[in-house]
Formats: sequence, structure tokens, C-alpha cells
Amino acid sequence: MSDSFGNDAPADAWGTNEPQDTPQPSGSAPVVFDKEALAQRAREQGWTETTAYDYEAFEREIGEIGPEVPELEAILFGREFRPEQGEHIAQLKEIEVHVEGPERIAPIVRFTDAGLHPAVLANCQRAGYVVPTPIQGYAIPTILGGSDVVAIAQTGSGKTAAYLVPILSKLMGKAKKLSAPRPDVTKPGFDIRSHGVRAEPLVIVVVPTRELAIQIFDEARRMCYRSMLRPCVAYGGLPMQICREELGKGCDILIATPGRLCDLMDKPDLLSMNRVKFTVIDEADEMLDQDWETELTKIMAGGDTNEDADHQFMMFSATFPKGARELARKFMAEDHFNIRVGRAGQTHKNIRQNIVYVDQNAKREAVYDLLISMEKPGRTLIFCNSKAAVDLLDDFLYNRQLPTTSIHADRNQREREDALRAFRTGKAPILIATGVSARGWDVKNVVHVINYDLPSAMYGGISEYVHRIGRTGRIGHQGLATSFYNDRDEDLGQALVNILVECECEVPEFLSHLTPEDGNIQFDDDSDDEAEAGDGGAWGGAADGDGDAPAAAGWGSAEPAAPADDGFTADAGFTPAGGAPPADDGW
Ligand SMILES: Nc1ncnc2c1ncn2[C@@H]1O[C@H](COP(=O)(O)OP(=O)(O)OP(=O)(O)O)[C@@H](O)[C@H]1O
Repeated sequence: MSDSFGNDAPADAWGTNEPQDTPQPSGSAPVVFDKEALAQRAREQGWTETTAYDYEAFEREIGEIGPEVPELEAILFGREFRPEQGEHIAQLKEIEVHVEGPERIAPIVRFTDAGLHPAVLANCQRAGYVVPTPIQGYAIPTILGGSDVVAIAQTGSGKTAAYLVPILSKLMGKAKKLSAPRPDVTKPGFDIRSHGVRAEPLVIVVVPTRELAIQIFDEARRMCYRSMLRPCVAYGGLPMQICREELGKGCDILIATPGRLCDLMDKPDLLSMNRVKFTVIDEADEMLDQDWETELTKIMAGGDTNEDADHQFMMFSATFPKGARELARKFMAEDHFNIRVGRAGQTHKNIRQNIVYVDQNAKREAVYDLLISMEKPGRTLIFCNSKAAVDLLDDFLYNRQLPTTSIHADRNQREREDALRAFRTGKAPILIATGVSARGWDVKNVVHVINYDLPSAMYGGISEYVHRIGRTGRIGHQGLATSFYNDRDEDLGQALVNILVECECEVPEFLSHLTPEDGNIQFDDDSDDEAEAGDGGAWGGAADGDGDAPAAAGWGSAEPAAPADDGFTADAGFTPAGGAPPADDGW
């Protein structure tokens, strides 16, 4: 799909082209509609006029924003970083969106409909975003409206921008008003030890791994362009001295791993939480799996000093276990929104999943054969369950002259960064990793994910499988996921078959006995537990037969929100942002 600002833009994705109200059936003369007669007929039948969308225009003052700096712009938004949405983006929109909250959300179908600050809108354009993904369509207006949000959506569906864009839009133009004083680092004689300040961020984003922290920091830098806000990153493994120096220059948006953030919270001379207005927990499920619950509870409580009544909390993930729901219930406003694109833990049809039977002792040869026979070699990510297995496989393939590198928790920071850089740049296009270390990675053009070891329950089970294969087939691109299965993986068999059936992938012969005869898949996902617990069903309301809890009082809508692809017309009186979606914007 072409850039929305080029002349060959997809019609109206940014609302800049004339709406096409005259359909042109191919090969025949244009059909001319008499709009007035049609309007009259519609009114006679009792249809009201299309009402304008409430938050179409940006209503507050632009405020003070920074100048354009072409050199910086080229660095931040250079081709290397442009995601270039794939042509199969429509697959993502086919998934039903479920929303529970105190009121209906009118999802946005164009970025221009969201009432975003013009400078943020321009940054979205520069970043190459064409149309909002479904999770962005719902989360952006909800966050702009000031609500707390729990959001679940498939891997690679743009969750990071779903929170960064509205948060930055709310802060853009207000840096001078809201930010803590910052030292002038350009002043001659500036010395961080004597002139450094205490960091008082407005936004905290918590993520499970260092690599993810750096990736989100990069995305935040792009969205902060011209905002005069300063993003910083802090993670375990970064020398405390460097952390101190960075924070000492001032920090408005802090992206951090939970352990390091809690360390910093214990050092009031370095960090104060008193200005925090937005707390985002990204990949919440992973952090709870990794036993960061105490740290998350401390972070969500916001430290002793934060008394901001408007403090917004957000949790984003592709899966949503019980622990995360409990955290949400404890810290979020009672009227928070739950936005779920599809089933929690669902994947999508852009990933072709292959399960092949391979005996444990034949795996090495099998992975070699697979790599050597790839039609067109491309970036490939291989997952093993243990660090030792990663090292062994890396040695084995490297000795067979394949361009490999590897990453796991025992590597030092430098080694991890080098490995990821080599993979990103294509110097070492085969990366072998443990699942945890690759959580949330967004690497362009990963064409193949191989589960050398499938993640048994001990290694995160089926949700880990979903996260792993989600490193390919991102944002409308297609990808392949091959998994080696043998008797040791039987505990995962049923869940795998369910996902294969759901995504219309082939179920291999050796698992075919697990295919439900009546075609009805029973997902053993976390949302069911909730319903069984009888506590009101955090996911209540989606009466769609997918196993969700029945409608619960207090969660507003009793039907699923409209599927994102049908013009959002599920409900009378429910008008999509900006009217009907553009005719040909791919959604
Ligand atoms: N509207 C959009 N149009 C085009 N590209 C987009 C859009 N929104 C986000 N992207 C790009 O899509 C890629 C994937 O986004 P992101 O990493 O936020 O996905 P995610 O849902 O968080 O995935 P995961 O669950 O695997 O962490 C990024 O490169 C991002 O810049």
C-alpha cells in the first residue's frame, strides 16, 4: 500500500482526498446518484442524517512545539525504521472487536478522525502509518477520552502506537507547562554531577525486557518529535552511572524494565513519580509470568508522592492471564475499558503454521534441512527452551557455515545488543533465542519462525507459542511458523490443534484425532476462568458463543462491539468515527 501522503495515496486514508461517493462499476458507464432524492428517501424511511463525529477536530490550543529539524527527522523516520504495512493488513480487521466499558466507543477509522494534535498526526504520517489498526481504532479515542484501558490484540498489530499516539497527543504542546525544569546541557561548563536534576516523568512505560525497552524508546523518540518532551530508557544491565546521567538531563517519558524502575523509585534523588500522569504496562502477561508481581504492584501504586486524580493506567498484551486481570481490577478505575481484538491469545491468518513430527534426537538435522531448503533464505528466528540448547544449536549451525547468532539471558548487554543488531541488519539473518528474550520484538521482515522446542506448560505453553510465532507476519505481512513436535509435546497438542483450526491452517495427520468432530473449538483461555469464578466477568458481554462470560452488570454493552470491518454498524445509533469508513482504505 502506498504512502498516504504521496499522490498515489489509498483514497482518503488520511481524509485528504475527496470522498468517493460515486461508485464506478468496472467496465460500465459511471452510475450517477441523485443525492437529494436518496436523502429524501432515507429520511422518509425514518433514517436520521449522518451526524458529524464528535472528536473530529483538535479542539485545544496547539501550544508550544519545537521546530522542524530535517536532519533529526531523517534519522528518526528514515526508511530503515518505516514499518511499511504489508498488503495482507485486511486479515487483521476480520477479527471481531469486543469492548466493555461504561459507554460505547466510536472507533476511529482514519488517523485524521481522532482529534489528534496536528504535530502527532504529522508524526504518524512520517512514521508511515496509513490507517489505524483495529486496536488503535478503539484504544486511541478511549485513551484520549481519559479512561483507563486494558487492551488485548494480536502480535504485530500496532499496540505500541495504540498507547503512545494518544498519550503524546495529550502532552504535545504542553511540555513547558507540565514538565519538570530541565538543565541546559549545552551551557558551557555543564556538569551532570552538579547541574543534573531529578527525573520527574509524566509517562511511565513498563516492559519485560531490555530489548523491548530500547525498541519502545525508539518508537517514543519518533512520536516525541517536536514535542520538546524527553524520553529516556532504563533497564537492568545498564550501568547505574549511565542511568543517572541520562535521568539527570531530565526525563518526561520513562521506558523501563520493572526491576530497574523499582530500584530507581527507591532513590528519590534520581527519580520522583509525583508528576506521572500515564502508566502503561506493556506485555503485562509476561511480567506476571516472570514473577514481577510485587514490582508491578509497587509501580501501579505510583510511589508515595503521586496524588494525581487524573492518572491514567493502561495494560497492553496479546494474552491476558488471570494475574493481569487482578492487577487491573486492583489499580484501574472501576469504569475502565476492556478492549479485546478477537480472543485473548488469538493469532491471525497471516501466519502460516506448520507442525512437523521430529524425534528429539533428529531435531538438529531437521532444522538444518529446513534452513538449507528454504526457497528464498530470509530472516529466521529459531526458539529453544533452554539457554544451553540455544548455545548448542548456534554452534552446530554456525559450524555448518550458516550465518547464525544467538541471544539469551546469560549474555551480557553488549552481546545481546550486538546479536540483535546483526539480526536486524541482516548480517546474521538466523537468530537463535529463548522465548523470553524475544518477547515483543518488532524486527522487519522476519519470514520464518521455527520452534525447535515447542513451549511446554513450563515454558509458557500456548500463549508463549502465540507470542513466538508473532515475530513473523506482522502488520499485514505474511509469515511462516514451523514447529517441531514429538511425544514430549503432547500436553500442547489440543491447544495447538485449536489454534490451527481457528486460523484455517492444516492439522497434521498425527494430530488429526484432536480435531473437534463438530468443528466447535473449545478454547481453554483465561477469559473462561473468569466467568467460572463468577466474579462479574471482566470480559463479560460478548454474547458471541466463543466462550466469553455472559453480560455482567456494570460493563455496559451486552453485545460484542461491531466487527472492525463492517462499517461498525452492529448497533443502531452507533456511528463510526468520521462516518462510514473510506471505501478503499483496506479496512
Ligand atoms: N497504523 C499503522 N500502520 C502501519 N504500521 C504500523 C501502524 N501501527 C503500528 N505500525 C508498525 O507495526 C509494527 C508492529 O507494531 P507493534 O510492535 O506495536 O506491535 P504489537 O501489537 O505491540 O506486537 P507484539 O504483541 O508482538 O509486541 C511496528 O513496526 C509499528 O511501527
